[in-house]
Amino acid sequence: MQTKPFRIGTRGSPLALAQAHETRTRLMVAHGLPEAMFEIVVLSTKGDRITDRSLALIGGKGLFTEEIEAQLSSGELDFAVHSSKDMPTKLPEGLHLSAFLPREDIRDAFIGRTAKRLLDLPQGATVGSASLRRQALIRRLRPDLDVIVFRGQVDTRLGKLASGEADATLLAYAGLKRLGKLDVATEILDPVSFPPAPAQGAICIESRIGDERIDGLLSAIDDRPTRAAVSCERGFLATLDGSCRTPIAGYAEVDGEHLRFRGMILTPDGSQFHEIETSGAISNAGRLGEEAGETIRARAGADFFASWG
Ligand SMILES: NCc1[nH]cc(CCC(=O)O)c1CC(=O)O
Repeated sequence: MQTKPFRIGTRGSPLALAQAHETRTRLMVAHGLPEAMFEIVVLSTKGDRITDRSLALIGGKGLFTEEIEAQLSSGELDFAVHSSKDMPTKLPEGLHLSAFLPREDIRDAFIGRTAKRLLDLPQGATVGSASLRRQALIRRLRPDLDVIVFRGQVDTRLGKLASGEADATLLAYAGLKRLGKLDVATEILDPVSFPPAPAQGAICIESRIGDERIDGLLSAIDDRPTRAAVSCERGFLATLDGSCRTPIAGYAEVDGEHLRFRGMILTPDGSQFHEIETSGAISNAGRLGEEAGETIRARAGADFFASWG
C-alpha cells in the first residue's frame, strides 16, 4: 500500500495547472484516495521562459516538456500531465503516454474585438496568432487579413487583444473552457474549414514504460476513444513532420470501434492546401493516421513541401 504521495509534474501556466487539477480529481474519484495522496509539482520549461519570440523559431516541440521529462526519467516525478497537442511525436526513450482523459471540444474559438466572426472581419483587419496552422488557415479563408504573431499564455493574448494590438485572435476552445473563459469566444470555428491541431483538446499523462504501479493507477482514468483519436492524429503528424513548424491540421472522430479522420496540410501563406479523409478500426488508429500522412504527402508533391522550408 502506497503511503507517500504520488508526485505529478506540470508546467505552471494557469492552463497546465487546471489540467493537473482535473487529472488529480479524476484519480481521487476513481480510486477513492484523498487529495493529500497527490502532490502537484510545478516546473518551469523553456517554452514558459521564452515569451518574446515565435516558438517555431527556437525549436518547436519539446519546449514545454524537456525539463519535466528529465525528472520523470530520473524518478523524481511519478507521472506528468500535458496538453497532448504540445507533445513531440517522438518521446524520450523509456517514457510513454500512459493515459488520456476524455477529450474536450476539439475546435478553435475565434475571439473578435469588433467583428464577431472570422468572415465578418473588415478587409485588412489584424489577427494575432503564433500558430503556423492558424496563420495558414486564416490566410486560406481570408488572404486580405494581416496576420501578426501573438504569443504567451491565454491571458497575455487576451490582454493584447483588449489593448487593441489586434482585431481578433484564435484560441483552443478546450483551453478557454478549462480556464472558465469560454464567454470571450465570439465564434466556434467549423472543424471542416478550420481543422484543429492534431491532439487538440486532449489531456495526456506521461510516465515511465514498465512502471506497473503507475500504469495500474492511471488505467482507471484512461479514455479509449480519446487514445484512438489522438494516436491517429499523431500518426498523421509524425509522418509529415512532427515539429510545430508546419501548418498541419487534422482530427479523428470515434464512433464505437470505428474512427474517421480528416487531415489538411497547407503552405504557410494559405494559397495551397491538400485535404484527406479516411476511416477504419480504432485498433488500427495510429497506422491509419500514418497512412493518411503518406498519401497526402505523395499527393502534394515535393514542390508543395518546399514551402515548409
Ligand atoms: N500551444 C499552447 C496550447 N496547448 C494546448 C492548448 C489548448 C488546450 C488543448 O488544446 O488541449 C494551448 C493554447 C491554445 O492553443 O489556445
